[in-house]
Amino acid sequence: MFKQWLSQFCEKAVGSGVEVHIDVLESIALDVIERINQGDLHKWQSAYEQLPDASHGRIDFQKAALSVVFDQAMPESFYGVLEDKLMALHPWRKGPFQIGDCLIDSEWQSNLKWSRIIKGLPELKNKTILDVGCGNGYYLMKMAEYQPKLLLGIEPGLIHNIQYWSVEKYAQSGVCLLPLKIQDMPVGLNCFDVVFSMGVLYHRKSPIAHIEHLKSLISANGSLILETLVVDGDERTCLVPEGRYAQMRNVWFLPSVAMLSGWLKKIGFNNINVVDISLTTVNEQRSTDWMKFHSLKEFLSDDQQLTVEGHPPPKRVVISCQK
Ligand SMILES: Nc1ncnc2c1ncn2[C@@H]1O[C@H](C[S@+](CC[C@H]([NH3+])C(=O)[O-])CC(=O)[O-])[C@@H](O)[C@H]1O
Repeated sequence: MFKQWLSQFCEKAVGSGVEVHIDVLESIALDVIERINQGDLHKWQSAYEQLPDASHGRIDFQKAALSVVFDQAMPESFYGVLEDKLMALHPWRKGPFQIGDCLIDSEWQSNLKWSRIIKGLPELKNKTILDVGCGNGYYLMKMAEYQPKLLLGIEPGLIHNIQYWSVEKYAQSGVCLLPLKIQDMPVGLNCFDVVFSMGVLYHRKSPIAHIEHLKSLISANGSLILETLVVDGDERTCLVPEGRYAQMRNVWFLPSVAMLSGWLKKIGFNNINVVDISLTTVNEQRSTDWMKFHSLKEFLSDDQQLTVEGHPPPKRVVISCQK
C-alpha cells in the first residue's frame, strides 16, 4: 500500500522542483517503508481497504470542513459502511472533514488555524510545496485550491497517513504523502518553493537545527511558514518544560516570539513577518465523537489560566519568512 502511494509521488513529482531528487527520495522512502512495523497497522489497513467505493467526488473549498461533494446522492448503506470504517481510524485529531453526508468532527477545528495561516500565505500557484509533520493532510488538501505544481506532506504517524488516504479515496486532491520524518529528508535539497512546519518545532530537541534543516530544503527566495507554541517575554525568554506540557510528552523549546524571530534572523531568513499570535481555546481543541480521549479542557487548570503542570496556557504564533 505504502509502496503504491510512493509510486504515485514519483509520477506526480515529474515536472516539479523535486524532479531531480525523485530517485533519492524514492530510495529513502522505500527503506522507511520496508522497516514499518506497527502493531495496529493491519487493523487500519483493513479499514481502509473496506471503505465503500463511490464515483469520485470533488472538494468544495468554500466550506470550513474539508468537504467532498459527490456527483450523485449516495445510499444509506454507503454511509453506514463509510462511517464504520472511518471510525475504526479513531482518533481523528485534525479536520473536520465532510465526505458527502458524513461529518468527521475531529478534535481540532483546524479551519481556525487555516484562517490564521492564509493571512500570510505566499503564492502557491504552480509552486512545489512541502508540509513537514502534516498529520492527516487537512492543510495540504486546503492548499489544493491554489493549484500548486506539487503538494507533498511528510508524516511519520502511520494512522495519520491512513486517514489521509481514506479521505483522498473520495477527494482526489492529488496531494502526496510519505511516511517520513524530517530527519529522513536529505539536507540541502533546495527545491521546495514553500515549506510549512506547523506544530512540529516544539517536538524537536534542537529547534535551531530543525529550522536550518527546513531552510536547506527551500529553493532560493522560497518561503517558510512556521507555526509553533510560544510564551510571552522578550528575546531572552524561552520555556523548556521539565516534564510534560499540557499533558504532551516530548515538548522541548517554547521560545518567545522575539527569541524565535532572532533565531530565524540568525539562521539567515529575511522578511520575517509575524502573521498571527493566538491563544488556543477549548473551542478549537476539544473531545468529540471522533476523538473520545481527553483534550485541552482537561489539560488546563479550572480557570484555564495555566496548564495542569502550571505553565502558561498554549499560545501559538504563525511566522512567514523568506530564504
Ligand atoms: N520528527 C518529525 N518529523 C516530522 N513530523 C513529525 C516529527 N515528529 C512529530 N511529527 C509529527 O508532527 C505532527 C505534530 S501535530 C501538528 C500537525 C499539523 N502540522 C498541524 O499543524 O495541525 C501537533 C499539533 O497538534 O499541533 C504530528 O502529526 C507528528 O506525528
